[in-house]
Amino acid sequence: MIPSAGEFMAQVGSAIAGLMVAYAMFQNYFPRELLLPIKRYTQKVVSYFYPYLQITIPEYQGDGFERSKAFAAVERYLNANSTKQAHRLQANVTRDSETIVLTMADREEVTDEYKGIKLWWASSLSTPSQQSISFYPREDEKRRFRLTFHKRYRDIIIDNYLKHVLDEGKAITVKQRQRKLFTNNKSDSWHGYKRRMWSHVVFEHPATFDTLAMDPVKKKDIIDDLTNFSKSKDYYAKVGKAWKRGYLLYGPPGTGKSTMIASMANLLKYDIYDLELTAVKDNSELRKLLIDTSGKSIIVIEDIDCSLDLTGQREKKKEKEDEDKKKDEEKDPIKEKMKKMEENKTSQVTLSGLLNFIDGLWSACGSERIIVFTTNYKEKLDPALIRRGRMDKHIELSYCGFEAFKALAKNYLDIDSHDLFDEIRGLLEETKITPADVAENLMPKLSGEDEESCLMRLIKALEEVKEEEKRKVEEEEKLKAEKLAKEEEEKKEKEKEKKEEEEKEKEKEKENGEVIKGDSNGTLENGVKENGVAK
Ligand SMILES: Nc1ncnc2c1ncn2[C@@H]1O[C@H](COP(=O)(O)OP(=O)(O)OP(=O)(O)O)[C@@H](O)[C@H]1O
Ligand SMILES: [Mg+2]
Repeated sequence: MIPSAGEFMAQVGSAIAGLMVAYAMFQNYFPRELLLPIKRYTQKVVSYFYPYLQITIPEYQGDGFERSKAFAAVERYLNANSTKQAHRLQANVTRDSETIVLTMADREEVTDEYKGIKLWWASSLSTPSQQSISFYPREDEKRRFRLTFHKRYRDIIIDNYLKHVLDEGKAITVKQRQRKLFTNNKSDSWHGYKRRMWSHVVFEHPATFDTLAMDPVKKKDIIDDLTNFSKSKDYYAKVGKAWKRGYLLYGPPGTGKSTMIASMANLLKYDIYDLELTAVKDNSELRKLLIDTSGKSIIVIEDIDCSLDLTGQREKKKEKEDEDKKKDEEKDPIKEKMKKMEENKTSQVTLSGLLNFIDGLWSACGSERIIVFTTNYKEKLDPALIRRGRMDKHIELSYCGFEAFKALAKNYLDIDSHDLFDEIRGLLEETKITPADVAENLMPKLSGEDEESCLMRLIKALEEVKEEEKRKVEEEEKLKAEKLAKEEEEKKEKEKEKKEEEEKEKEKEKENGEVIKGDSNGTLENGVKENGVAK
């Protein structure tokens, strides 16, 4: 069998290595003065016959247990670019995912070309010379990739080609990796040998922007914004900004805020860190948690208005409540103690702590991150939190409009139009219904249920909502009228009471006036009498 170019070179290489050993023995017995010129000469001869350089990339480096990132990147790169040439392939399951990666089998060789330069990649496997028992499979088999190229291209290969391979490999890894959904652990479990700040599960949410129902113009704007962000590494570096972007999603419950976050992650292929602020004790814990997040991720804080006292109004309300409570607690030491215990339990993360991470000096730790806050009540949030730079884009997710309905109908029933659409359009304009409710009604409940009955169910639901809203409005008006009538009555009552009071006052005054008058006469009479008696 004719050996391939790489095999041939490997054979030449090992022959030269043999010669070197012989030479090492030989130089022990040879006069030192003659060694130097011979050495120079041999090197020239060797490089004349073997003008190639070899670079090896082992799977594990040094004593580290971690698989070399360079090896993984090369593996992915070769898998994508060159495995078509290989005759023997090997299937590997990556450690943190369940995807199968095909790589060339051991001692297989492929060629690659870079700017017209031909290169050879070979994979090799070395088994240990002596038998050993080991927990780690890697100790038994040491895999490596070997790159061979003409030494004339040394600079371009080392400076450019290797970087290109690593970058491409990393990009492929990101594209293929299984994405994760993280959630923060309580700080009690941060210590010990199993310490972990974040726990994760595989992120498999099926929502995408295609299935998200909202105004198409608005949707396109968001998609453009996101893709532009993910490609703007150089731009952010140029303008001196940390590579991150903040989104605020607000709107009533069931309008698709969480669904949008999942769609964002699926669009950009990012991980999600779902940060539960109430489980974070204080600002320093928050900082540690956020530093521990990786790049290419979305950090989510849902229902920010409920998680913390980050809202202006609440702060004031709380102060007032505290004042009231203080008065009671001064008298009751047990209550005071209970309150202290309660305080220790709840989160002490402050607005400034959060802002410092989003926008302060700490924000530059890690890059390519999106921070998303969601809330049902935007107006409740402190303006400092949502100013541009912190929350760069504010997205309102609202009740279902006709465009959103059309997207849902396409998604759930696979229809673009129907005779009932006009009726639905009219009803949607008059009612406030969430996309979640529309989706629920559109979903076929029985197998084989046709679109018409689904649409009819939606119409019925919409009419019910309309009726309900009408009833509510009427009830509110009735209550208002009752309240007004009551107020009017009370007013009248008060006026009546006031009048009666005034009349009573007047009568009293009148009586008093007569008494005073009578009294003065009496005294006078008495005085006369007394005087008379005295006289
Ligand atoms: N715009 C939408 N497009 C498609 N589906 C939607 C949309 N809005 C809601 N849904 C559906 O309704 C359900 C609830 O939506 P979601 O959890 O995203 O609401 P939310 O705005 O996060 O609500 P909350 O404020 O209560 O957290 C989802 O399962 C989703 O299928
Ligand atoms: Mg939600």
